[in-house]
Amino acid sequence: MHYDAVVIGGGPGGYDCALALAAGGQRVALVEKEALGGTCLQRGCVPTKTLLHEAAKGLADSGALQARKEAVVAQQEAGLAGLLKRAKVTVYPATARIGGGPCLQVSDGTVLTADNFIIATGSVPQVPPIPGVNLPGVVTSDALLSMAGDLPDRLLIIGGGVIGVEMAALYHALGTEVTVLEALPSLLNTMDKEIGRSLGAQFKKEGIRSVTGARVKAIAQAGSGLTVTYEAKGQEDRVAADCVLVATGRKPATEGLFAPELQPEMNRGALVVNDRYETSLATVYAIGDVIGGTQLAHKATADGRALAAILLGQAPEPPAAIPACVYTQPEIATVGLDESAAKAAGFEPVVGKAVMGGNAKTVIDELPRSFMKLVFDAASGRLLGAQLYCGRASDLIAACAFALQGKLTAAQMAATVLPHPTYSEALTEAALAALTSLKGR
Ligand SMILES: Cc1cc2nc3c(=O)[nH]c(=O)nc-3n(C[C@H](O)[C@H](O)[C@H](O)COP(=O)(O)OP(=O)(O)OC[C@H]3O[C@@H](n4cnc5c(N)ncnc54)[C@H](O)[C@@H]3O)c2cc1C
Ligand SMILES: NC(=O)c1ccc[n+]([C@@H]2O[C@H](COP(=O)([O-])OP(=O)(O)OC[C@H]3O[C@@H](n4cnc5c(N)ncnc54)[C@H](O)[C@@H]3O)[C@@H](O)[C@H]2O)c1
Repeated sequence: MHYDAVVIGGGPGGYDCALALAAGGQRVALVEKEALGGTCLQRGCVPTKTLLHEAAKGLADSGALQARKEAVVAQQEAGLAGLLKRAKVTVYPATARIGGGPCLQVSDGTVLTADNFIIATGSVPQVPPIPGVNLPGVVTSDALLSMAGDLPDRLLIIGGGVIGVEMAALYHALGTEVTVLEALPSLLNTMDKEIGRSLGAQFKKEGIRSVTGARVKAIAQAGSGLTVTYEAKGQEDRVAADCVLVATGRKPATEGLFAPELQPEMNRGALVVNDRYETSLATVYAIGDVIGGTQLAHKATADGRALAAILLGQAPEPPAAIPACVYTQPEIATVGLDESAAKAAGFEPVVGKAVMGGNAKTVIDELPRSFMKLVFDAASGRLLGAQLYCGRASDLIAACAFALQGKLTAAQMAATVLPHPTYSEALTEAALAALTSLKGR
C-alpha cells in the first residue's frame, strides 16, 4: 500500500501532523502500537491533570479515581479517533518497523511505502541502575497512574523534576505521606531557582518532605514495604515506603524501530534532525519527544504542524519559545529566558518582579506566597521571558507567550490594561517595575 505520508506514533506530534497533512490533501496513514493519543492522553498530561483535579475536589478512593480517569481518557480517545476518521487518515493498530527503501513493515506483515515517513514514537521512562530498582513496588509514572487497589500510605519519589513534584502534590492531596529525593540542588532545577526554592518551602509547609542534593544508593525489601537508602550533605539516611516512584527523566523511544541495516544519526538516543525535521535517512522525518530537547505535548504538536506545513510547501512561522507548566498549587509556568539564561545568552536582562501578597485575587483565593517575574532586554526593552508562580499560571503564561511572539516591550506590556480583581494584574505590576528600572538606567 502506498501513501503520501506514513506517520509512526499516535501521540500529539503524530496525530496533529497526520491531521494537518490530510487537511492539505495528502493520503495519510498512521501506525500506532497502543491506544491512540500517545503518552499525553494515555499515561501523561490528561491522566495526571484529571487525578489532580479530582484529588483537589476531595476524591480519594482509588477505584473512583481510576474510573474517572478512564472515562476522561476514553472520551478524548473517541474524539481523536473520530477526527482521524473524518480526515480519512488510515489508522493501522500495529507496531511499525522501518526497513530498507525505506519502507515500513507493520506487525501483521503488511508493508507500507510512502513518499515520506514521519517518526513520532515519543519517549519512555528512563530508569537509572539503582540497586533494587526492579523490586516489586518500585514503579514509573506509567504504572503509578493506573495503580488500582489501596493508595500507598507512604510514597517515596526519586526525582524532583516535573513528574516528581506533580505526583508529590497529587499523592499528598490523597492523604499519602510523601518524600521526594532530588539529586540536584533544587526541585525543578531547570527553571528559575526561586521557583524550586519556593516550591520546596511550600511543600515543607504542607508536610511534603523534599531532600535536594540526594544520592540514592539502594532500594531494599523491608518486610512488606521498601527502604530507600540515600546520602545528602555527607550523611546517609533511610526512608521507609510502601511504593517508590522513579521519576528521573524520559528517553526517546526508538527500540526495535529500525531494521539493522538502517543506522540513522542519533545523539544520546535521540534522533538527530535538522531545522526541517529531516533525519539522516532520506524521506524519513522525526518530531516530538523522539528528537530530544523539550519533552512537552504542545511542543510535539508544534513540531507536527510545522513539519506538515513544510511537506505541503508552506513556510511555517517559527515559535518564539515553548511555554512549560507545572500543575502544583500554586501553579508554575515559564516561557522564554529566565534571568540567568538571558545573561548566558549575552543579553543584559532587566527583571520586573511582582510579589502577589497584595494581589486581591490571590488573597480572595487564599493562595500561598506567589510571584511573577518578567525578564526584559535592557537594549531593546523587549520581553525575553516570564516565570510565574501563582494562581492559574498555566493560563496566564499564554499572555506572555503572545507578548514574546509579538516582541512586546516593557512599555507596551505596562500600558496594557488588565481586569481587576485578577491574577493577571500582577503582569502589569511586573512590567511597570521593569519599566522603572529601565528608565533609571
Ligand atoms: C506523567 C506525565 C505527565 C505529563 N504531563 C504533561 C503535561 O501536563 N503537559 C505537557 O505538555 N506534557 C506532559 N507530558 C509530556 C507529554 O506527554 C509528551 O511530551 C508528549 O506525549 C510527546 O508527544 P509525542 O507525540 O512526541 O509522543 P508520545 O505521546 O509518546 O506518542 C508516541 C506514540 O508512538 C507509539 N509508538 C512508539 N513506537 C512505535 C512503533 N514502533 N510503532 C507504532 N507505534 C509506536 C507509542 O505507543 C505512543 O502512543 C507528560 C508526560 C508524562 C509521562
Ligand atoms: N506539566 C508538564 O508539562 C509535565 C508533567 C510531567 C512530565 N512532563 C514531561 O515529562 C518529562 C519527564 O519528566 P521527569 O520529571 O521524569 O523528568 P525531569 O527531567 O523533569 O526530572 C527528572 C529529575 O530527576 C532527577 N534525577 C535523575 N536521576 C536521579 C537520581 N538517581 N536520584 C535523584 N534524582 C534524580 C533529575 O535531576 C531531575 O531533576 C519532562 O521533561 C517533562 O517535559 C511534563
